[in-house]
Amino acid sequence: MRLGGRLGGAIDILRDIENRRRPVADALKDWGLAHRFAGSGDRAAIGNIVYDALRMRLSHAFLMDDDAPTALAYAVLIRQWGLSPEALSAEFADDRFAPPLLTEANLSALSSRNLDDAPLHVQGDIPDWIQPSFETAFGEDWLTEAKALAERPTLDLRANTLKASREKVVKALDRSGAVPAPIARNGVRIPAGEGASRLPNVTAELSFQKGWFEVQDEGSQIVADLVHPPEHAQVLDFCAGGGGKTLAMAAAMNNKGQVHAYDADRKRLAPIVERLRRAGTRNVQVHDDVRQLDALKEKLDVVLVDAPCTGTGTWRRRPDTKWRLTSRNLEERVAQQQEALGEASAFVKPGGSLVYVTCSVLPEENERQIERFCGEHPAFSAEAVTDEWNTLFGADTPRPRSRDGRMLTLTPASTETDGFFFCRMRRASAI
Ligand SMILES: C[S@@+](CC[C@H](N)C(=O)[O-])C[C@H]1O[C@@H](n2cnc3c(N)ncnc32)[C@H](O)[C@@H]1O
Repeated sequence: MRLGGRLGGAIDILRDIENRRRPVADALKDWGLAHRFAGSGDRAAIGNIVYDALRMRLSHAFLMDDDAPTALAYAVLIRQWGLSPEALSAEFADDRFAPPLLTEANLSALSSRNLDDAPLHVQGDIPDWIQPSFETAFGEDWLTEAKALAERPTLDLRANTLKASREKVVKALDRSGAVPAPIARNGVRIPAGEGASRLPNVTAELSFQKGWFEVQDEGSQIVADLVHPPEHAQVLDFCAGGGGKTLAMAAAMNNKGQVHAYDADRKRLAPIVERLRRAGTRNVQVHDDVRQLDALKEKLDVVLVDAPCTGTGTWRRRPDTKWRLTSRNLEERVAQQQEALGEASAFVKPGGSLVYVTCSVLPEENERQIERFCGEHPAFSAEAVTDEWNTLFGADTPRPRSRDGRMLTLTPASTETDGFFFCRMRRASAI
């Protein structure tokens, strides 16, 4: 396909997402099924246009004075891919699959408008109602943080040290441009690429089938690493989901001790079994019924609550969720987080620790939850993790955001990762 056909395909998909309010991955998949002639390069280019358009939807619409899918998709090629309107007109002149050219109104807006004149939430490409939360979270840096959440993400992997070293994984994937990740000890990073460039399908690699690595954002690896249970510890991953952090902790414990993986949703938990097998993990017990945990009450050294959240920290990867999020969703997640924290805390032994993690950057889901939980449970108090950070990652690595060294927020702007929150609370020892 030529660029015109790819742009047309991206516009159709953006329209589908807008009209039917459906997840971007579903819309892309359906388009692929209905256009089987499109090659993998075409699909990658179309996917890039769609994702880039959604990441910067508000600023594109402002500069085009138009929020229709055609204007957004053109804005990607002009603002993000560096093509000029004139070059696009010339390219599309003899391409019968190309979409209509930009209107005079679009062209005139593009040449006369300046993003500095736009409202701040438009400059940062975030929903207006969420701006106050960003201001609270990041102070005067909030716009920089919001803009970084609208960039393309890297593809991050975690070398599974039960089967391969990071060096071995980097070597196996050197054709893909893999390099050691900047912070996480076992992280491997494949750069985001520009324009139509396609990220490699790493899960098709033999080294993946052999269990040498997992696909996991570096931020997720860092927070799993910061849990840092001693090798022989008894750990509960209370919101284990598909097991991303369970696998990382189990490998860090060198297949020793015991990680109990539980999730209230059996369907989310199901993939963990195959992932544990591929990774060669032998220190994990999977529980799909909360009653199976009864015997563990007040017994565990470490309990991790990787809580359900709005996912604002993952907006680079799932930009469609940025525009679907409502204040009601946020309230629902906050209530679920309180419930999960309360339930999980019952398993922490005196002197043990309760670790709270989200992939959100909003204070309502992070600092406020810790303050509230510790207020209601005076036996628990947040601990500083600065020394642990230095020991694990070195003192000269990029720093997460933190006001007190106890509650950490990783962000694309500060640590070049997805947004993640981490806090460890220690339960007082019995007297
Ligand atoms: C952020 S996801 C977990 C991701 C996973 N830890 C990983 O690293 O791949 C949050 C999970 O919490 C689960 N969950 C929500 N409320 C829960 C509760 N009260 N008890 C246990 N699990 C819960 C959800 O089903 C969801 O799978």
